[in-house]
Amino acid sequence: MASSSLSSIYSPSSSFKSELKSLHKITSSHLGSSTHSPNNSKSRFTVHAVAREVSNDVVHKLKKENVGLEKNPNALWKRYVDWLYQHKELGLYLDVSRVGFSDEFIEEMEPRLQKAFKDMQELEKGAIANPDERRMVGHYWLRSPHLAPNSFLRLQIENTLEAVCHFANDVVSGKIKTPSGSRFTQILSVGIGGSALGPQFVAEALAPDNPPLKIRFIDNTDPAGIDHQIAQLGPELATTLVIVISKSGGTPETRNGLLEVQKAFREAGLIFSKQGVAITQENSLLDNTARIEGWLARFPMFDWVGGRTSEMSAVGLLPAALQGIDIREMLAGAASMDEANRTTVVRDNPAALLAMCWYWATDGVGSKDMVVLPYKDSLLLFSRYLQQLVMESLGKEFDLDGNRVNQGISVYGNKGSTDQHAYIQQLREGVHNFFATFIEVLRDRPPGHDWELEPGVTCGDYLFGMLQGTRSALYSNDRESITVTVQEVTPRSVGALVALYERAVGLYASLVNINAYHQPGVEAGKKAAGEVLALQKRVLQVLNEASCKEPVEPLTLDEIAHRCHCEDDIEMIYKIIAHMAANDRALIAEGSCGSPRSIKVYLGECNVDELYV
Ligand SMILES: O=P(O)(O)OC[C@H]1O[C@H](O)[C@H](O)[C@@H](O)[C@@H]1O
Repeated sequence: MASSSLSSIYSPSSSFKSELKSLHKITSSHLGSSTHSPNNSKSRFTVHAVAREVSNDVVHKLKKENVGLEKNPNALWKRYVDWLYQHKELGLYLDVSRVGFSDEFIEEMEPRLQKAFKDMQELEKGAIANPDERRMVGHYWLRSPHLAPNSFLRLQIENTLEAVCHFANDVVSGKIKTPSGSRFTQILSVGIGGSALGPQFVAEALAPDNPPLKIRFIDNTDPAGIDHQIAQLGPELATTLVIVISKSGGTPETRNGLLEVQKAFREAGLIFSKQGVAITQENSLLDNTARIEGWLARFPMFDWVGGRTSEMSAVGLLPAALQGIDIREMLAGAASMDEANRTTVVRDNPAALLAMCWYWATDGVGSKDMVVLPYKDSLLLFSRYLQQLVMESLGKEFDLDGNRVNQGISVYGNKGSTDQHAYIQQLREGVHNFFATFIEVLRDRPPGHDWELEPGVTCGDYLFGMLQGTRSALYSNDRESITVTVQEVTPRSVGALVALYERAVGLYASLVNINAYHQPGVEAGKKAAGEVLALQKRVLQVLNEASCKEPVEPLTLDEIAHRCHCEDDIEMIYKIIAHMAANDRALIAEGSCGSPRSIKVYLGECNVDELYV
């Protein structure tokens, strides 16, 4: 769609072009030598680091050359028309005209995007695209089972979808009832991360005003938050279907949520297993628990579907179907978008356009944040959903060659025009550390429901005007933006949006040479949490031993740390004791003597905390 006149607007001076070519030569020569010197890891590391610097340098140079963004209205209109991506069947448009990439950049990125397309083709054929966990990556097969690499996987996908639809229909129709013979009226989803964010986004986006079952979420191990959800259910706990979602089946927060809910069921005189559903990998701890306890239903998750890309698996489909959302439409929208993203013509590939824009805007190193601004209340949680999809996929310390790259793109945002009254001031005039992504929804209200709140103007016109005004105001101050437009928020358009961003993340990961499908950093946090709890047990033991002495033996923090053999953890020991004291915890363990006794814990010379033991 670009014409030669466009390249004249963006073509840098000829001297820069020759410089670009020499930079390119340096990159390719380095890359060439590095691939043939596997043993010489240091030089390989250095070479790659240099190559990455050089390629980023190319982006910087192109940007330096490309001072300021195009402001001529005619040229901008031409750029808009030339670059507008339209998926007619989905009614989805992608406008990248307000991102200032140049023709040279496009040229520079073409071979890299072609490689990304090849990586994606191999991934969809069943390659081990998650090398660190030696797994396939199969979320695209969930909406196109015929693409699965073998009939076993295809049948697993098809059978699970059938089982989800069948079960949801039986619950909604009342064929499956609660133990007391009533219909189920509520869903309580217990899960975290990818086992919550997709279902939460879709519920907010698509749940009807009066769904057959209303959903609420426990997505944290916060006792007060859990109490709040259970209190809000009240007597409706008796007609609540509890869906416990955990791919691994062992996530502590989810396990705690389950135990807390089961306690609430016991206290209400209800039988949890008759109202419990598990969605997890077969033979996981959760799956075996549900099987042994005879829960109402169990649905499988597959190791080749990541948590953050599981919305089109039972994780997202079952909660959505129970709310009366057309999940086959959601799958169809995703499949259509997937098909559109299989072209190797960059300009016709919306996911590739997004990935290319992200690379330009963030220099391929995450130098700017992605601000996500849906101008539609129902898409409020899209940015939270994208935070995990983008940041847990791209936020990686090492690339596939072992180079330390600390990659990623930070994502934040809520909705417009609301956010214009919060932080748009900084976006417009403050630190220039972001690019915006507007999500535009053309249909303001269902047909026949609109009215003019002033002559010729509706409420939706204001929303439209605010989006366009913000886009213009940012651009006039050289703030770049992307706009994704859908006709309305439907299962099909939501499925398409999910698929668009899943694919863009995958392509971008290829561009920056990282594994988008594992999450090693999360394990570190989980391990550290386990160590805190283990230390807490040791502190308890020491305090209880001291409390059994006559008279009670006062202890200093140093002594406690010494007796725990953890002198280096004195600060954590203080925090553990302070947290327990704040919760009036009688620090009692097995073998303690008599009723709770107070013990003085000296926090240094001057402070004294009275603790109950
Ligand atoms: O679904 P689960 O196995 O319980 O995992 C829930 C979440 O745990 C971790 O935070 C992972 O990094 C996420 O990708 C995952 O979605």
